[in-house]
Amino acid sequence: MPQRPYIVGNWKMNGTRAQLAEARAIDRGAARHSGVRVAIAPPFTLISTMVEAVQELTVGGQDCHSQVSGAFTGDISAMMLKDAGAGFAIVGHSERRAMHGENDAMVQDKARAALDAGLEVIVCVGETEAQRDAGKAEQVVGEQVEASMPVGEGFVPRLTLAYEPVWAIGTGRVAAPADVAAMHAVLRAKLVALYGDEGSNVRILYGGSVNAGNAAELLATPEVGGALVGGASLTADSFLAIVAAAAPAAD
Ligand SMILES: O=C[C@H](O)COP(=O)(O)O
Repeated sequence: MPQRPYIVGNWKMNGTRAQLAEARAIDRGAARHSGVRVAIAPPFTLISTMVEAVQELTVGGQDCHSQVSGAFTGDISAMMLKDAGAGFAIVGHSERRAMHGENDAMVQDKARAALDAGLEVIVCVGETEAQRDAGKAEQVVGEQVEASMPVGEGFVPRLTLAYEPVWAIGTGRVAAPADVAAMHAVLRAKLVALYGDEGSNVRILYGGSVNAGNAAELLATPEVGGALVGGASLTADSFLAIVAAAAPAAD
């Protein structure tokens, strides 16, 4: 059964309570596109208030710790996200990998923690520009998938994989649809190798400079089940244009 396209906004370290007006507007717009699943991952500080402010959107966290609780100053556990009303956690974003030293094993531990807490999880992978220039993009990303994705009974329905080439994030340099298609085909094969037939059901998102102008072409690319959107998710106008581009003709 084909899945609804999944459009996820990652607000990164942006947004105060004033920004909830945008979330409400996105929520109203999402209600007009029932054929698309729409989500936002705001900063931790906004999760519980956003959950109360919206009806259609799924609200999630941008990261979580691998432990449930303890002496981890500044960190947030998956259980805390769940308690705040979150429905999912993003783990392994390249900004976490690059700026917080997170490796594949840590990402997998975080993903397991999110699943254990009852959350869905979006695991991010992606190559750097140097790795792509060296012809190693598919190898690097394939290895990230094998080492970052958690494998276990009942996990698949709550797993999403996001392919975000690092060089396309926040740069305006979107990956060519043919390159996205090639990479997503590799990722699908990896998922089937990891999960068997169920691996065909894991949704794969593209992320990296998705905007209203390029969303339709990217979302029509084979094996692209949605988008993980940074900058263009911060305002209702730009984010809803992407949601509209994802909407099936019938919705
Ligand atoms: O999580 C989102 C990605 O990092 C993409 O960010 P961007 O849309 O601003 O390029």
